[in-house]
Amino acid sequence: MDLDKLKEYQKHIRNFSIVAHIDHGKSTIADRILELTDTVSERQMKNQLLDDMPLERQRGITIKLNSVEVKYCAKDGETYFFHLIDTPGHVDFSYEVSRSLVACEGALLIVDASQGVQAQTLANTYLAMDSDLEILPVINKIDLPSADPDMCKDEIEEMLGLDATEAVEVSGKTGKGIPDLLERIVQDIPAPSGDLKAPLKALIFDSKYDDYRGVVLSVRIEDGIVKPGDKIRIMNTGKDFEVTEVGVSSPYPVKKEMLVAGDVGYITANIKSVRETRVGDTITSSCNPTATPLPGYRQIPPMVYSGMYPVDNQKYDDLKEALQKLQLNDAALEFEPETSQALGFGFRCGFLGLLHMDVVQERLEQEFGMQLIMTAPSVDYHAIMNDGSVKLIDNPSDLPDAGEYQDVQEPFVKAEIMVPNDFVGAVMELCQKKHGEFQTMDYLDKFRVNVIYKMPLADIIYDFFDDLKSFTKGYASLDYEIIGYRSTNLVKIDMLLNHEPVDALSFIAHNDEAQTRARQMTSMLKKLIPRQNFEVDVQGAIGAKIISRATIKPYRKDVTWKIHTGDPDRRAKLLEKQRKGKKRMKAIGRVEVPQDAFMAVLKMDDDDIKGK
Ligand SMILES: Nc1nc2c(ncn2[C@@H]2O[C@H](COP(=O)(O)OP(=O)(O)OP(=O)(O)O)[C@@H](O)[C@H]2O)c(=O)[nH]1
Repeated sequence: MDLDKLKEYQKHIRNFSIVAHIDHGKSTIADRILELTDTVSERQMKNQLLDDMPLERQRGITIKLNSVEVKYCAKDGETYFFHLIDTPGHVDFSYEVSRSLVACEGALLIVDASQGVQAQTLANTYLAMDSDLEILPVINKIDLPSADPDMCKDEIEEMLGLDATEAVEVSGKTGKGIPDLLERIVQDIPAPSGDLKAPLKALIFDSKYDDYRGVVLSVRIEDGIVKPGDKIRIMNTGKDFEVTEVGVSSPYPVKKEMLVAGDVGYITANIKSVRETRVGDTITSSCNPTATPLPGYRQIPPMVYSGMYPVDNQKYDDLKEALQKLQLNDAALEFEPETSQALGFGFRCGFLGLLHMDVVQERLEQEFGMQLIMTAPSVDYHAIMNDGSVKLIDNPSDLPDAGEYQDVQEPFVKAEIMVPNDFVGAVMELCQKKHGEFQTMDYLDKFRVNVIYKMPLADIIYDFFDDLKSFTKGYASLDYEIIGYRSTNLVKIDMLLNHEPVDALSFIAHNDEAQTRARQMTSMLKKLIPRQNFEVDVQGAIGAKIISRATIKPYRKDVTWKIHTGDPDRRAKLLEKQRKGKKRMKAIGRVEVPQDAFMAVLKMDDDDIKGK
């Protein structure tokens, strides 16, 4: 092995992430870079190429970080190896961003020229600064008539404290400015330093499960070299494996002879069990291990919890395996077994937000073929028990009976909302409605204001984001952080079907709204639960006190009544459709309850807003 050659190669590596506020154009710029460097052929090129997960393509958003190697022949005549990591913009996935930043020396900070600096631009810049990255500001969408690159530069300087005089102006859509951007990446982003002769030290920053190759680890090599045949050790578990393949994504897997200090690529090593590695772990050489592992990642605590149950109780083990495999690729997902009287055996899962929860549910259904019933999401409450101890309540049905605890507290956040002047009134109205307490309001420039509220996390999580968008015609952006727990006079409301409490339908609400919400929930359940062939009583209760009630009249639905007897095909199809629809139902006692009913708590909030 020629060390000088490897050192020369190392000098030609540029590792960088692309970060931005949601929709400012990261994936589009990544596409243009792939195109201009002939990384993908014209035939292979499709929009947002790095968003390769079916769900990302359906939703048009980036969910997962994605790394790719790009070879760029620069004006100085040398070939450079870019390891580019595209990251998600949505606040729920900022954990993906922070993970990818640790693998890089630089970050392209993309700012939409017509929108300027937004909440996630700020949040992501701080993450990049925390990782000591060289930040290269890039102003995108300069083709738009409303683009104002000078305003953007001022904002970048004033709000982010970065020098924007040299910011690159580009259009991801037309490709204008992208050649300059490539040159600037070579000049401004430092090459990695790392000791090629030291023992192997590599950080696992992502991983996924592949049916054929086992676990595929995305790694950043800090020191040393790794190649097929090497014996490696996962430092945190102490397990040893033999490397079967190393390579890079380009964006399709391309095998390499070796990965060296400074490289970003993948390793496979016949790792079959998903329990054997974790994102954030350090890999070293089994024969010549390094003394200390890399710092790894801080585990981010979930913000929302929901119960996840297989529709078919026999599928519990399949769900467990699917969750384990998914967790490999989604380190922020947490789960533990849970039993519900109503729904049977399932899992209590923790998510970073509702979008994250949706994504996990859809991935389990699409990628693992699971059929699931999810309960309404809940935040993590604190019950202060009579003896002073604190009980964590991530499932409303676990809240003890009144009398056993002194107080229930809920998580509060500091919410920062950036909004044009004209919408300040609308934002305040919305925040007030969501139990917000006004803190301060700072003028960012002549046109925009940063409004700060303290409010319950539960109110932010459910549908605040969508409401904020509709109240401000999409102009507001939001960032929030948890600041602690507070007492807010909360009570648990149980829902009863035929006088039996259904644990999976319990929810926690503010006392002053309890009655209204119980009534709404009761009428919602009346609407959602199909008529059965016997009468069903629906009731809402606080402890033994019934606060709302409704009755579902008996009725036997015959889906085939419209069809003449001579049309057996159509009849069979309709019956099949009815049977499929039923799959997403759970029999509780004798009552068939559809998935929608378990999410009705969320819908209640929607109606609340619409009915205002
Ligand atoms: N006019 C114009 N539109 C652009 C440009 N770049 C991106 N867009 C559009 O902006 C939208 C968002 O682009 P994406 O590349 O998906 O943005 P993103 O930042 O990757 O989004 P997330 O990953 O979901 O945060 C898409 O509809 C793009 O077509 C540009 O330079 N000009």
